[in-house]
This record gives sequence, structure tokens and C-alpha cells, in this order.
Amino acid sequence: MTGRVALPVVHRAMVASLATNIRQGGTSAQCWKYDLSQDRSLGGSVRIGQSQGSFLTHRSTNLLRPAAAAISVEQDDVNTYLPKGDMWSVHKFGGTCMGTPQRIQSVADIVLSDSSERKLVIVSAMSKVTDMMYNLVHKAQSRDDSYMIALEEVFEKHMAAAKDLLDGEDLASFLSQLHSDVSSLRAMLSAIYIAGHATESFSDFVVGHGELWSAQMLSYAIKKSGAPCSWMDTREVLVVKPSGPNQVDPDYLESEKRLQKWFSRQPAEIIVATGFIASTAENIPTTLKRDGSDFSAAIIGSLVRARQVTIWTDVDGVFSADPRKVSEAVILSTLSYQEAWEMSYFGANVLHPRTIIPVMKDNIPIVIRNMFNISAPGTMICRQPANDNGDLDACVKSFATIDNLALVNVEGTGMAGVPGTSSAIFSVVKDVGANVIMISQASSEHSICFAVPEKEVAAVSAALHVRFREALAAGRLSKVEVINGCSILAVVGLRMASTPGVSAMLFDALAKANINVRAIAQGFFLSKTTLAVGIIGPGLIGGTLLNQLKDQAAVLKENMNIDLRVIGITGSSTMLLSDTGIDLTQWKELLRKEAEPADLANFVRHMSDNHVFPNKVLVDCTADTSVASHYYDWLKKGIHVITPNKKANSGPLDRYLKLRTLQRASYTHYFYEATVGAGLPIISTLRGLLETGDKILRIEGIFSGTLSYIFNNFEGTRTFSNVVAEAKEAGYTEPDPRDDLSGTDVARKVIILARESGLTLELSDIPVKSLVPEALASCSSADEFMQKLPSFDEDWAKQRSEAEAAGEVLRYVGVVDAVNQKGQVELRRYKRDHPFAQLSGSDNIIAFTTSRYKEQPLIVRGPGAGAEVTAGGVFCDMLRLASSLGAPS
Ligand SMILES: NC(=O)c1ccc[n+]([C@@H]2O[C@H](COP(=O)([O-])OP(=O)(O)OC[C@H]3O[C@@H](n4cnc5c(N)ncnc54)[C@H](O)[C@@H]3O)[C@@H](O)[C@H]2O)c1
Ligand SMILES: N[C@@H](CCO)C(=O)O
Ligand code: NA
Repeated sequence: MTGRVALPVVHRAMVASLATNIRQGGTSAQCWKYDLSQDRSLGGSVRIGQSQGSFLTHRSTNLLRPAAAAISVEQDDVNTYLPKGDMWSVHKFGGTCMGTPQRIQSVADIVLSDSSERKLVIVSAMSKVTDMMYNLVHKAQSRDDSYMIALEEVFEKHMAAAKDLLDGEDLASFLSQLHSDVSSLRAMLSAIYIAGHATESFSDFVVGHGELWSAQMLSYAIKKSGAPCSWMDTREVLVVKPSGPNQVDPDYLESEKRLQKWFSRQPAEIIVATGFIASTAENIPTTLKRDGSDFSAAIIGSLVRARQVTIWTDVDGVFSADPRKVSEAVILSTLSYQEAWEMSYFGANVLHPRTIIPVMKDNIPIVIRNMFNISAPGTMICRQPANDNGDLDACVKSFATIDNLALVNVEGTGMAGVPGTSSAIFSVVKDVGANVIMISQASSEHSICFAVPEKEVAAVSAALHVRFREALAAGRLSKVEVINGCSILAVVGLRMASTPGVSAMLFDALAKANINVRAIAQGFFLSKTTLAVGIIGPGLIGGTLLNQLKDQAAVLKENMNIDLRVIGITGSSTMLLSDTGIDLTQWKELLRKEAEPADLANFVRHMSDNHVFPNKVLVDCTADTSVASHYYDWLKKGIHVITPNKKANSGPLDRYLKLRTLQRASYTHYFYEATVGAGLPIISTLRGLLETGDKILRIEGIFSGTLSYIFNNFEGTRTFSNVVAEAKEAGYTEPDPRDDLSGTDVARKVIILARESGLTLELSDIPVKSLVPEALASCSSADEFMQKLPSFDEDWAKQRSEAEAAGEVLRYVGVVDAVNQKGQVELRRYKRDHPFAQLSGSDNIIAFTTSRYKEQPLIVRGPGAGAEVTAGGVFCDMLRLASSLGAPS
């Protein structure tokens, strides 16, 4: 009889009696020939023939329960008795999960809460135990008799854990096993001590005890709850053979046979198995070497065709990038096998690539979960993740990096079309034992480039020079070149290969981050435009800017995908550094309490050494000439510069031209809107005119907020010195108000606009009318100047009343005369109805007369000084930068 038959549903209690019937020759079961190979619920691979038909099942739970007692199992027929397929779920718990008796209990609870019909649980040794065991071997073979004390510690540790976790008979039998194991270990170690040497299998024998004990403890802990559970010494089952240094391959056929045999003897619903250990085909204990317990779980998962293998650990899953480097790294919900493979190859801490192989062939998903945060769903690694939604971002799953690499570039025309060159190169590399991480070959076949760890490159290069000495001498090879200091950035995503535009996006991001790509092999920041910010000069403007950043950061992140991270603040005496971002709600306090002595070179190094953020900007909020003299170097380092400081753009012409040339030739930006008219759009308006082909004829205006305020308010009610003090108090003046009163500040702005318009003028080309009384020009400080200023109030009162008598007002104006290629700065008198006479507060007014705006000039007017508007202008430049780096605008 063939085909699907309904097996009788029997309860556990009935199994024995039915089994007895069978043994007694009852006929009920003997005629069954049940082909389960098509039964999905049973995993599709169990075939039961008539000859071995003594077979019972607990249909309600789909348990295939071999009536072991009744059947004598033929080696070749054991196939019958191991159920396989969806009813199995495999769990693996690492050393940390098994670290304490409490944790072992939590592991037991997790296992019990899994409602799968059958569970196979792979465990590592309790944390640190494997190291303790290796140390025993090491001590014994180096004839250090403290191995005995160390062995005692191992014993104590497990005894204490067991006493915490177990009681009664379970505790007694575990302890008796522990005692007996420790005695054999003592004998083994003493043999090693005497020999002064441990063979690999001796060592593996000793080390494997950690897993034997942890598995037994867990199985007792599970049994305590009444669940049927037995423990498995995987050395009885898992057969492996060496496949390379520190690497083994499983013998699936033999392991499966042995598993079936084991299972036929102990068919429990829950099996706790030892991870890491195995045996050779000759039954000699061995281990899975570096692939460890994850590998055990994957192999056993494959042997039983498990529904799923869950690897329990202490993180929520696999991150999209190293969270220490990329703060917006997220836990990936799914990954394909290939993606996980690529990621782990490129250094991400996922799973050892080999771990994935056993489950891949049967499409068994691996789920990585956090045993300390059960509510987190974890990351599922499976064949084809379901949640791919087709957009560009989603097709890139993750980023991984390998640092400290060197590229070796072998180049020459003699390579093209010459078979065997690349195999010759790589056999040389193999001979020196170097590990090739990535290979890329020019399509012209003129060069082969590969990456090896930096510490291995000298040997590789030397060996290549020896091997190719003749080719190099004959010119068939032109060079063997080494490029140190490289990193590989791996961008991983299964659908990348089939999605147009991904590589463009990647290379664009790299270019914007000023990263030079040396080699590419098919194998950034997509989510947010992240900008690391360094603030120099947290005075009035810098401090206000920091507060504005603090208030707006969340909105920018949420609405515009821009993440501005201040990673450094330096004043003239102290500086505050952070790798990931300073808490701006308390920057002042931190700068007071946690700062270190200011050092601009170190500050800049902190910025450029930061590899967490690809885009960096230094914001110079000082009025310092020496700070401004560094912009060129910073841009050269790929650090963007933003400033309200006028010193660089109004400094020596040759330096200015060099700076602008560099800026234009690079992807590094330099913005300085707030240098003229504070937050008013002056520079951007001018650029807009020029870039669209308009021609500047004349720019004329009131460029000083301070002087505007002074003359707007010096109307006979207060003294001149009082009004100056008000302007200073209001934050309109330069740190030294003489820079304003002397006309220098206005002259600087005229120079900035003139140069922006293409004129090549020096500051000294602009004659200024200084309002600083000659006698006060030499005051040693701004304070002294302010103190002495009142003695000149009378002179000023006189000037003002003369103008008033003529129906005029005083205004300090600047002019860029593009037609005659010159600039002017003057104190002029204007009629009361002139637009320049209508201003109030710190207003600036700037009139652009151009080819297009000829009859009526384009006029920009508004407050041209003050903390909020100026910081706002600087902030605006930061967003302009973010936007040119790819942020939405
Ligand atoms: N106040 C305004 O309305 C306004 C408008 C436009 C532009 N600006 C420009 O903004 C800049 C700052 O002006 P402010 O009013 O904030 O001045 P401020 O004196 O209040 O602040 C300057 C800060 O820079 C610090 N500093 C000076 N030299 C330094 C150095 N070498 N390294 C590190 N820190 C240093 C000072 O200690 C101070 O904290 C100036 O260049 C000014 O021209 C100001
Ligand atoms: N001190 C400057 C600040 C703006 O550059 C002014 O008064 O205009
Ligand atoms: Na401006």
C-alpha cells in the first residue's frame, strides 16, 4: 500500500504500549508504507518504507516518534527515524548568553517559550570558560603547575553556577559528572604537563568541556519545567575534516547518519547540544576552530532541515554600518545570504561567512536576535528578503569598511594578452601568505591592482620584484607600485547590480566628501547629509550661532534630512572636542568645565582625523587675521570653510586669488555671506547677477551697521560717545569699535564686493575717511578707546549741527565703481529725502546698478549687523553647503 495515510494519533503515554504491541508482532503497524516525502509539514524528506514500517506518530503535534525500544535499527536504515523539516527550530546561544546561572535560566525560558514542535539548542561554554580551558592547556604544557589551581577555578565556577541553577537529583548528577570530568581532565593535563606538549586533539579534548558542562546545565534547567529534554554531546554526531589552517569542513553524510542514530536512541522534543566541538571520522575529539558555535548551529540546522536558525546574542541585529562610525546606522530587518556574506567578508560583525554556507543550500533563514531585548525582532538572513521596495536607498543595504590596507598595482604593456600573468602574480602573493582582499584589473589588461593588509605589503612587493625581475628589466612590466594608507569601502546590496544610478550616487558622495577613489571592484551616506562642524570663536556671533543650531537641529533633521553635528568649539584659550557631537544644550558649561587648552592645529587635526563624518566644515567666527590665513590649508584638506570674518577676503590680493582658485577647482566650499551686510543676501545676490551674465556697473551703499546706527541715532539727544557705546552694547561693532569708526570695516566690505565683481584691488587702494580721532588711534585697547572717546563729543556735536542746518544728514558710504575699477569710502552728507537718509537702527542699504538694473538699481536693505541676523547669515551658509552636498533644498 502506497500513498498518504492518516497515521493514528497517539498520545505519549500510548507510545510505549503500542511499541510493545509491535515488538510482540502485532500487525497494526507493519503494513504501513508511508511516503512522507511530499508532506511539507514534515519537511519533505522522510521516507518510510514497509520494511521499516514500525512507526508511530503524535499527529496532533506532528511528532514522528520512533518506537525505539521496539525496533532494531539497521545502520543503513536509520534514515527512518530522524524527523526533519519545519517542525524544528534551532537556537544558538553564545558565551555571553550563558554567562551566569541567571542567564542560563533566561535561555531556558526563551527555549521553552518557542512553540515549535522540536527544538535543537546549541550552546557555547559559559563566557570566559573557553579561554580558561585553553589557559589550562597552555600552563600544563609549559610545565606551570598552577594549572591545577586553574582547573580548580574552572570546577568551582561550574559548581557554583550549578548550585544556583539546579537542585535535588539534577544537581547531584550534574556535580557527579563534573567531578568525574574534572578527574579525567586532571589526568589529561598531568600527561600534558609531563610531556611538556599537547597535541591538537589533546587540547581540543580539554577545551571542549566548557560546552559539555554548559549544555548539561541548560538541559537540566529546561527539564526542571517538565519539558522533555536531553542533551547531546555533538562529538558523537558532528564529523568534520580539516580543510585548511584553522578550518574544517563538515562531513554532512556521516554526520547525518550519526545524528539519526543518536536520535533513534534519545528522541526528545528539546535537545541541547554542545556548540564548537565535533569529532573526526576516526572519533577523535576536535573543534570547529574559529567558526565556532554559529557554525555548529548552521550545520545542525541544515541536518534537520530546520524551519529557522536563531542566533542569540547581545545586539539587536545586524547594523547597516558600524554604529561606532556611523551614528545613523540602523538595524536591518532582512538581509540576503549574499549580502550577509559580503558584509562579513568586508569586516562587518555579522556572522563568519562560512556559517552561512550550510543553511544557504536549504534556504533556512538565520535570525540574529538580542537575548537581552527580546522585543527587538532582530535581523533575518534569508534567500530573498521580502521588504525590498525598489527605491535607490533601499537597494543599498549596508556599508562596511576594511582599513589599514595597501594597494599593489602591477602595470605594464607586456601583461596584455600574455596568459598566466595574473596567476603568476597571485601565486607569488600566495607564497608569501598574504591575504588578498580585493582585485581589480584594467579592462585593457595593462594593470592588475589588488589590496592586501598594509602589514603584509612589504613582503608582497619584495616577492613580486624578485619574481618579475626580468620582466621589469625588459620593460614588459613598467612598475610594481605600492599605495599605502588605503581603506576599502564596501557598499552592499543585492539589487545594486540591477539598479541604475547606484554607483553614480556612491561616487558622487565620495567626491563630495573629497575622497579619492584608487580602485574599484564591483562588489556614504545615503540617508542624511551629515555635516561635522567646528566652531572657531564662540563669542557674540559664534555663541549665537551655536544657540541657533541647538534650536533648529531637530527640525533640520526631521524636515530636511540634514544632520549638523558640532564636533569642536575653540575659543582663544580653551577648546572642546567630541567625536560624535557636542551636546549643544550645554556647550557653554562644557566649554568651561571639560575643555582643554586651545590649540588651533590640534583642533583642525581633530576635524580632519574624524572619520565618522564625510563632510566637515570649519566656521571661523573670529575677527582674527591669523585664523583666516589658514583657510587655504583647510580647503586643501577637504574641509569646507564658512565665515563672517572679513580678513581673508579683504587681505592681500594674491592670497585671496589663490584661495578662490583653489576653491573653484575643488569640491570644497567656501562661503562668506555674512562678511557683507551680515545676514542680508548681498554676496549671493551679487553672485546671482554675475553668474547669469549681468554686468556690474556700480555697487553703492551703507555697509556699516555700526555707523548706520550711530548716524541714525546721533540726532542731538545723546552724545556721540553714548551712541557709540549703544552700538557696541547692541553687538553691532567689531570686537574693536575703532575698526568700524576708522572706516576700515567699510573699506573691507567694498574690497570684498569689488573682488567678487572681478576687480583686483588691495585694501590700500581704498582711501578711507577715519572717524577715529587721531589722538585715540594709538589706544592700546578697545576699552581704553571707549573711555577716552567722550572727550571728542563736542567736535562731533559741531559737525552734526552744521549738517542739520543745511537740511542734511551724515552717512558713511562705500562705493564699488566697476566701470572705473576703483573703490571709495566716504563720509557724505545727504538731503533728508534721500533713500540713504531714511534708514533706521543698524540698517544697511546696498544698491546694485548693472546692465539689467540700470535705470533703477536693485536694492537690498535691512539690519546689517547684530548677533541674531549675522549668526543667521552664517547658518544660512551652512545650509547652502549642506544643499550643495546633496541635501534636499
Ligand atoms: N557683530 C556683528 O554684527 C557682525 C556682523 C558681521 C560679521 N561679523 C564678524 O563676526 C566675527 C565675530 O564677531 P563677534 O562680534 O562675535 O566678536 P567677538 O569678539 O564677540 O567674538 C570673537 C571670538 O573669537 C575668539 N577668538 C579670537 N581669536 C581667536 C583665535 N585665534 N582662535 C580662537 N578664538 C579666537 C574670541 O575669544 C571671541 O570669543 C568678526 O569677524 C566680525 O567681523 C560680526
Ligand atoms: N561691525 C560690522 C558688523 C557687520 O559686518 C558693522 O557694524 O557693520
Ligand atoms: Na550678507
